[in-house]
Amino acid sequence: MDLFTDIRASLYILSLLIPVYPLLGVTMSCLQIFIEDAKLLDVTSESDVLIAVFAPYIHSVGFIFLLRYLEIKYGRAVLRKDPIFRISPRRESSHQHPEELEEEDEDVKAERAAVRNAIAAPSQEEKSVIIVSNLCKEYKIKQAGSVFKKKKKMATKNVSFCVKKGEVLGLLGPNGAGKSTAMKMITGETTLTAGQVLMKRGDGATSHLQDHAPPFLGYCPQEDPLWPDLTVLQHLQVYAAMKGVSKEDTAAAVNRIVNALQLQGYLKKKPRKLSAGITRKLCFAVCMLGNPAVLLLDEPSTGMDPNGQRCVWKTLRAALKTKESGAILSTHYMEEAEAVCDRVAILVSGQLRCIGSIQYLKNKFGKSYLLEIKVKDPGRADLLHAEILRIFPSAARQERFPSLLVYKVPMEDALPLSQSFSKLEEAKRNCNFEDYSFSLNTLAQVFLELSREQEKDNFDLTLDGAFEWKQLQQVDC
Ligand SMILES: Nc1ncnc2c1ncn2[C@@H]1O[C@H](COP(=O)(O)OP(=O)(O)OP(=O)(O)O)[C@@H](O)[C@H]1O
Repeated sequence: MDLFTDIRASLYILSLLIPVYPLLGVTMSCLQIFIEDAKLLDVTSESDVLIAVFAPYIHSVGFIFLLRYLEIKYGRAVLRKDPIFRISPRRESSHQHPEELEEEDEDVKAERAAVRNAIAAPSQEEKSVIIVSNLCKEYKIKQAGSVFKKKKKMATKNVSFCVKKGEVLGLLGPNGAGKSTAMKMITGETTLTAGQVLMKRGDGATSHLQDHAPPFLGYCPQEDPLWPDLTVLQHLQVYAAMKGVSKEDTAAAVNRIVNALQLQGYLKKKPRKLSAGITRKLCFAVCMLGNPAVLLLDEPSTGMDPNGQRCVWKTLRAALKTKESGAILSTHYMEEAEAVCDRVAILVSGQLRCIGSIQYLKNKFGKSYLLEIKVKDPGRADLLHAEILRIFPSAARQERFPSLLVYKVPMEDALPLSQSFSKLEEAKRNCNFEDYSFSLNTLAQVFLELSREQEKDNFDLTLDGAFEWKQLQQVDC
């Protein structure tokens, strides 16, 4: 009995600290009041029940003061709007009207301003087929070394751009830069964490993303959206029907795209019998059916041979001739970007790093020449390296493969060009290398340069303990 009384006393003391105890206390006390041998146990009284009932009120006052004290001490904002339930405003809403990021390039800022104008002034909006404003996507990913802890990752950060009628906007960026995520948000396949997407419908009206499955949209996703049991021809017929092509027009529409992409020999085949390149051609073909006003192409020509790629480029450019539609093309092929795109946007670590015409980007980042040397005898590469440094003292080695050396040569080091070429010819004779090219910065160089920023970001994350990643060895002279 003594032991029981001691436990009860301890529980009472605990009840001052544990908010769930009063409920338990009331139950126990009621039990003890109403059971027959309550007197025998001699452990409860009505006053105990009263204390148990009022304890929550005492708790709430105590805890409110404690919470206030902790908020003041640790600097968290005191929630004035909701002091009782203390539900924070949704975190996403902080992205709804994000500020410009501090270190954005001029062209990115200008594009952001153009997007703001296009949304604010309907006459400007008319000229665009796609307007993407402050697109944000946040994923929660498992933190390394913890089963429960999740880490937030921004796949796209405040990305804004617009695509004008008749324009192909190239979306470039290293793997994981956020291109597919951006595409998926534009189509509505992935929900937006924040931002806004407006698209021009075929009938001239502007549609919000919420109006899903629009026939005015031609989307070629990275993963092939094909049925294993339908033939190529059946795919084209089904998609034509889905895109609203009338029965009478279907044959002509299918014929046109089949001829343009040289798919005649594959019409009766099922996807599993097709090569990767032909499968991608079919995906591109179904996306082009029905003359969509908005084209979203996520690496459409991956795996195609050069002839197939050219067919895709020609078909795409022909579709935009009327200047009523526009396209976003995500690609890893610089040649494709140069051949098809009117402007290029480069994403790095989810952020729009630069946007403009290819020539603009080359001029912007092209403060140097690119020297590529094909080496005959890899054993003499060090000798050759010393010779290159003698000719161009500020040259920086970018990449080193057994038979290829790549250098970035600052412009001032290489002028006049006539002298540079004669020195290179002399080095070619002395060091016996096979061939060389000396050119202005290419789009590939611009791309590689910007990709290094993402490698650095990933490296920083590794230091943070989040990712396993090995930094590529960067060789500088
Ligand atoms: N469902 C998901 N859950 C968590 N993280 C994701 C998810 N989808 C994408 N990510 C992350 O978002 C980032 C952007 O991925 P995304 O696929 O958009 O890149 P990408 O530029 O299209 O790459 P690639 O060129 O390889 O196609 C990556 O770091 C990726 O790991």
